[in-house]
Amino acid sequence: MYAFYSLLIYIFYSLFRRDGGAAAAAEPGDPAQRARKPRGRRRPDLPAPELWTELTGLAASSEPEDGSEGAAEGRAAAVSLEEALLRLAEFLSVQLGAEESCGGPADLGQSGEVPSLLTVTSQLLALLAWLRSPRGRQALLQGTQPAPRVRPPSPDGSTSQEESPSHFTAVPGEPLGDETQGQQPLQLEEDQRAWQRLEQLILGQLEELKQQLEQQEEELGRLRLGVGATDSEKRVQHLTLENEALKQSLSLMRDLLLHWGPGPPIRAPQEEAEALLELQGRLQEAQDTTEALRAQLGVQEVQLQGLQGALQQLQQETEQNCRRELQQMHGQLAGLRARMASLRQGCGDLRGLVSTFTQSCQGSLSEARGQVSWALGALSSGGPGTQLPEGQQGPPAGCPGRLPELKGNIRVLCRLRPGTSSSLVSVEPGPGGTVTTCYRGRHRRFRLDWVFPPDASQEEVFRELEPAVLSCLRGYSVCIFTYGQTGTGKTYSMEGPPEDPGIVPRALQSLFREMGAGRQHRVTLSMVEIYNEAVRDLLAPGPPERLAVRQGPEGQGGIQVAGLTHWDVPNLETLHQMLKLGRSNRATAATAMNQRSSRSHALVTLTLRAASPPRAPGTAGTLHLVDLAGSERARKAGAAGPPRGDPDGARRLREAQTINRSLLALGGVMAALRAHRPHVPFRDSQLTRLLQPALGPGTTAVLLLQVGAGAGQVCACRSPPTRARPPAPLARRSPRGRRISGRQSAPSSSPTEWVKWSWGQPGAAGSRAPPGRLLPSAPTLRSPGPPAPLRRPLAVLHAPVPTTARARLSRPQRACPSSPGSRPCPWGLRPGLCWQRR
Ligand SMILES: Nc1ncnc2c1ncn2[C@@H]1O[C@H](COP(=O)(O)OP(=O)(O)OP(=O)(O)O)[C@@H](O)[C@H]1O
Repeated sequence: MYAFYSLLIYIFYSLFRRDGGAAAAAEPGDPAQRARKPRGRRRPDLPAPELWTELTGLAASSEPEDGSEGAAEGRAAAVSLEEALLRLAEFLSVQLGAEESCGGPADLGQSGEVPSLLTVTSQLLALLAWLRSPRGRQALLQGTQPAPRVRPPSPDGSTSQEESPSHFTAVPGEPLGDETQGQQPLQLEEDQRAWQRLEQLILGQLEELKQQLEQQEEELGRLRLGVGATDSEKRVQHLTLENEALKQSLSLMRDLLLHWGPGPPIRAPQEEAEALLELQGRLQEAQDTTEALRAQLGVQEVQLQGLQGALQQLQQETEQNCRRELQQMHGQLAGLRARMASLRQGCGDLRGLVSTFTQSCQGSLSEARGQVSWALGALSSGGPGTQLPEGQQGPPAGCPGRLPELKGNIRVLCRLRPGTSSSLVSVEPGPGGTVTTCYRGRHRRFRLDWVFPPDASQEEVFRELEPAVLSCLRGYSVCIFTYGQTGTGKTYSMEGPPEDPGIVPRALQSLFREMGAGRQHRVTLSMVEIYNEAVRDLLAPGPPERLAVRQGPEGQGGIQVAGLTHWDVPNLETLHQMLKLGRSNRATAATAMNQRSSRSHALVTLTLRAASPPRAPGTAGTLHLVDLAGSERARKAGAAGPPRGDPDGARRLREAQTINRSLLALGGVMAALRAHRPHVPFRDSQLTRLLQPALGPGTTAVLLLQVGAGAGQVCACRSPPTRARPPAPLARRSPRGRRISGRQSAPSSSPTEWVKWSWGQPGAAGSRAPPGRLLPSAPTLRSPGPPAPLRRPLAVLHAPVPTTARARLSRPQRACPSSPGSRPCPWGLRPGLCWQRR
């Protein structure tokens, strides 16, 4: 723009002074030529040199010959005119050359010059129109200074306009000198032709510029469409520049109009007014576009603010989520650390237990060695009356002390029920006897601590157990329990009929006899049953309730049964009365295998606490007498496949499953004890949990295996086994029995196999009920009437009489439809339940 303005101003200045062209022509090769040479991009057809030549020629032709002042001014003006024309040529060539060479959209900075080109074009057109006008030609020919300020007024007040006519003689109608009158037409004609050529050149160039401007307009429109909303700011900037250019052009036009003095010609003002109107229209259009773009920009700014708000909200949510997850992770980490600390503590406890267990084993081992040496010394001395040195005193008379322990902590005895067929089971009775079984055609022989033949009496059985029973008086813990299939005589061996009492009555009698009249021990009795994995107190004063079995506090040892009553027993008679009462409360029922089948495990616990602690390891001995429920197959027990809707059959089935499960758990415990595994699964059943104190270290367990054989369970193989199969199952059940383990040659069998073997034994029910025949589920009573109420035990113990017993006995009798002959139920139980409790 500067070039254009400089050009215009100086063109007018030069033309009207008529001195710049001559000076410029005097130095044609200088700065313009030098400046034009390096412009390689200048188009060859650019009319700038020609225009220069024409302009300089025109100026030279009209330059006055005389006037040193004018020459000086011409030299000074020639430089400015040359620079102006050069900048104009460069401007046009650069703009046009760049657009042509690139062929693509120019950047916005360059496109911002397009309005300047248009302005240049319009102004050049206006200049040409003025030059072609008579006034312009007259001004050119006369060389009149258009603006008084170009030449300041003279000191006498005359204007330059008054003086100017004397400088030029080209005003038509004025008289000329003689010498110049002949040359004036020729000069005018030459000037006219030069101007015509100049006009043609300029018009051609302007036409070309017009076309290029139109192309730029199209390109600009395309760019405006292509830029889109995202470049709105740039477009606004572009339009602002365009507006500024138009404003400058407009102000320049106004200045020119004012500058060109009085009374513009009729035609030029109209054109200028049209151009002005056009420019104003374009300006208005640009302003409208600017406003529209600003409105659009405002909308976009609003959208941008919304997006920024959403982004900020999203960032906040993400931050909150991260913090929440971080807190959760911290919580989990803290939990893991706490768990790790707990595990470390548990690991430390386990290490302590292992250490304690090791020390205990070592102590037991040393104690066993001492007892072995004592026993050997006693045997070699020739009798119990031999006096031993102090500190090696043996057990008192009738108390064999640790002899049972020497025989093994877990001893397995076997008793065959009468009626056992020799064709089914072969037996080698006596100590270290064997029992050969046949199950599904497979023979197995088991070697046991003692095998009682079918004709063995109750006295013989108890005689073998008596040392273990009496060791309780020295503070040892002894557990005697019977195991076997239902109906094989477990209850018979434990309880026995009154005329031939079993182990329990004999043990109690032996204990009380041993204690003597002095009663140096305090006897405490408790009795529980485990029915369907529910522990119930058989001697509870109130109604039997399910008791909770839990681990006792550390240091107080063992298992604790919450709410279990412990009765002090003053004498044997009271003890028998209480046992009778407890047995009467035990759950029994009739099955296909046993008319009076025990449906629960009964545990009788006697605690013998010495008044003055002897030299025994413990201060209190414990005797556990356990009558296990019989293992049975549901099918054989009549519990499998009960008719639909038969509650008794379903109950039998559930009882059988629970019994078998608990017996299986007992087998697992025994196997773990035998294998000295670090973990013994005492918690697998309530039975093993209750027996845990009786099976732990330092205890003696005696297992009386009851075996029966009936005709209903015929073994396919009747011939005796040619090769003795090792008695694995039972041998496994005597894990710490030295005698048994020393002779064990049977392949190992799992506890499950042991139970299977027991199931496969010939049952005793065949003698009372045909095999496979389901007995009616009518309730059967073990005793003909209600048990006699306790006479004295509670009164002797200064304890309240159990209300349950009295309440049970005083219940009104109701008719029991299941009873034979619809007799009234003697216990007042509701129909269908009178069989469950006696
Ligand atoms: N050695 C034996 N001498 C005489 N009779 C016996 C002998 N063993 C068992 N009996 C008789 O066998 C029947 C069943 O005995 P018992 O009730 O003791 O079996 P059980 O194994 O306790 O059965 P359950 O597990 O179902 O309670 C009883 O009538 C009992 O008198």
